[in-house]
Amino acid sequence: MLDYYQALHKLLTQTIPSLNKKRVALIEADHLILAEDLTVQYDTPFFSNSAMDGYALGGDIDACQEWKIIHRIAAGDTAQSVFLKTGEAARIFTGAPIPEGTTAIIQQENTQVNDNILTITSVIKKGQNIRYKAEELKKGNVFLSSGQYITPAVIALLASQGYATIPVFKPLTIYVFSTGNELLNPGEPLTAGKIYDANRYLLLSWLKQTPHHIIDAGTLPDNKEATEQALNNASQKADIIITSGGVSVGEEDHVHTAIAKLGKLTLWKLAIKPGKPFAWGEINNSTVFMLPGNPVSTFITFQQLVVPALKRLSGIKIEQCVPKAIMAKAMFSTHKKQNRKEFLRVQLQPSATGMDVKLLSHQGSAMLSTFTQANALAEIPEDTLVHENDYIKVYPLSYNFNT
Ligand SMILES: Nc1nc2c(c(=O)[nH]1)N[C@H]1C(S)=C(S)[C@@H](COP(=O)(O)OP(=O)(O)OC[C@H]3O[C@@H](n4cnc5c(N)ncnc54)[C@H](O)[C@@H]3O)O[C@H]1N2
Ligand code: MOO
Repeated sequence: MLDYYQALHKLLTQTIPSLNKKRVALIEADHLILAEDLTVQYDTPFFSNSAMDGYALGGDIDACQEWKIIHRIAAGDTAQSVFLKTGEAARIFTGAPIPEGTTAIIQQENTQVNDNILTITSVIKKGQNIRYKAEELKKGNVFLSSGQYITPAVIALLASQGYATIPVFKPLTIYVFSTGNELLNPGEPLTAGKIYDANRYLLLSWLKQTPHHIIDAGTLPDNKEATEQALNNASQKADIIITSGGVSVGEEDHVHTAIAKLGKLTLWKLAIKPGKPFAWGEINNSTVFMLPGNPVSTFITFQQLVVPALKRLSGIKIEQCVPKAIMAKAMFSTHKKQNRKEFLRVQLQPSATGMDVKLLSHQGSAMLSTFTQANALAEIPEDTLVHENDYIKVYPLSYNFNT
């Protein structure tokens, strides 16, 4: 059985995005993925300007004790016809273009003005409070590369560069199935032997945070022919199919066997707890992620494996797809070594020295309620005991695709 890291590496390197592009208005681009490298259209700053409300001082500033104020320049003005010589100053405001000949800007709190003559009450250095043309971005350089996830910060930067529309990857179509004769939808009366479907609701609500087209494909019965037919039909339209349940070894588990028969089963079973029967494959041109049915196994394999792979398939750069972990101090110890890498639901709490990790009770793989108190998953390596105060690897839970 593959280890978690081997499986993650395989998923990230072998799920090759094959994406179409489209142009969208900048304001519609949040959560999408940039589809081309973009270059700086305008030097930033576009013109040298003042970082403070104050006075622009001309020429040799060390040679003067006082300056004559000869101009006034506000943001939005041009300073084209203005030139400052030694001993001359201009009243200037934050963001206003500096006149030629400016050596430094003195902020107004450090000045005195009498009869249009300026004296300063602090030391001043050459270049102080000047934001120089192109000091941040130079025209023609690539400033955002293809595969960049578009956050509000990226939108602001694109707006500042005058981009009204941008090239993005087209969203994917994702089908979500549950499997199992025991499943009912909330709202239906609960009867003997049945349970309510939790996994499809988990996956649908989580996937809604992405820009993709999400199709609620309903529940598959524990039936070989019906499973094969539904997966085959879905693969005609879906880029990605996600199922939960029916991937273990029982004779009612038909999902991975259907994929192996009709397509290709690339991976089945990992040395992780929970989530061991996780499977990944393809049918026609659809990538299929098959999650184990226990709700906690569904959650953990989705967060730790499918979200990274989905990011990659969405076109995000590989290094931005790897789940982020921090090291934090365990406030608990474990007493039994596991032969699989274990993911435990924990609470990360700030402490004087960093972050502490508190273990939550009720860790069974059917025990969904623990997730509402958990804000992270702790990774316990195989054949390892955790002792109190050990530093362990912890993955903060996140429901969006940006982190
Ligand atoms: N003989 C063995 N039995 C099992 C093994 C094994 O290795 N040998 N593995 C166990 C592990 S680990 C897991 S995890 C489960 C996974 O099994 P399946 O993926 O086949 O899932 P199901 O059998 O269909 O369901 C398991 C469990 O989860 C409940 N379930 C399923 N779907 C949903 C849903 N949408 N919402 C809420 N709950 C769901 C289902 O009723 C079962 O209780 O197999 C172990 N068995
Ligand atoms: O994935 Mo299973 O029991 O390891 O929950």
